[in-house]
Amino acid sequence: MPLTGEYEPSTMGWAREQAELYERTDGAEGATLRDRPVVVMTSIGAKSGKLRKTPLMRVEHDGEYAVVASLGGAPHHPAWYYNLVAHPQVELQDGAVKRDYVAREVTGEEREIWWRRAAEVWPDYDEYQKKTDRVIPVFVLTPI
Ligand SMILES: C[C@H](OP(=O)(O)OC[C@@H](O)[C@@H](O)[C@@H](O)Cn1c2nc(=O)[nH]c(=O)c-2cc2ccc(O)cc21)C(=O)N[C@@H](CCC(=O)N[C@@H](CCC(=O)O)C(=O)O)C(=O)O
Repeated sequence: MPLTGEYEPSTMGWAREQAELYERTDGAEGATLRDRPVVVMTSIGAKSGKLRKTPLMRVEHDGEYAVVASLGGAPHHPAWYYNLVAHPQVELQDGAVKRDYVAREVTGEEREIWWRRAAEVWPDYDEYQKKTDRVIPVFVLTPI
């Protein structure tokens, strides 16, 4: 059941433009970042209750996806982290396919396994983790 609600664009211009281009072209355009694959996640705002759309690196394994709340190694989590904690049901668009998922934050060995998969897609994640004391959260999205 697709998420419903009022879309509130991101305040990060380049990410907003990529999310909107991706969605408008069914993933035919805006589907990469430096030639690496991107997906678009829709979450429900923890405070606003509005729909938020967030381009993220595509980390997929056996039908599940990981999303990494790296924010380039900033000292704080991205806002969408709090959306997933408050409302774990999200939508993920991968190319032209949009499906519903439930997000759960992973830790320990499971986080390690997914972190390695993510760093294979986007090696900069390892650099981001070196830049900050916070443990960069990883969520696994399981189809529902
Ligand atoms: C810019 C900010 O968005 P953010 O949720 O902090 O996310 C920041 C970034 O992570 C986001 O822009 C990502 O898309 C950046 N980004 C990646 N960001 C990542 O963290 N990881 C990635 O792998 C990643 C890949 C990526 C690929 C392409 C691309 O274009 C961007 C990419 C924003 O829009 N803030 C809003 C609020 C957003 C929000 O969700 N608010 C919640 C409240 C949240 C709370 O409780 O604090 C609400 O609506 O209720 C604002 O300032 O008004």
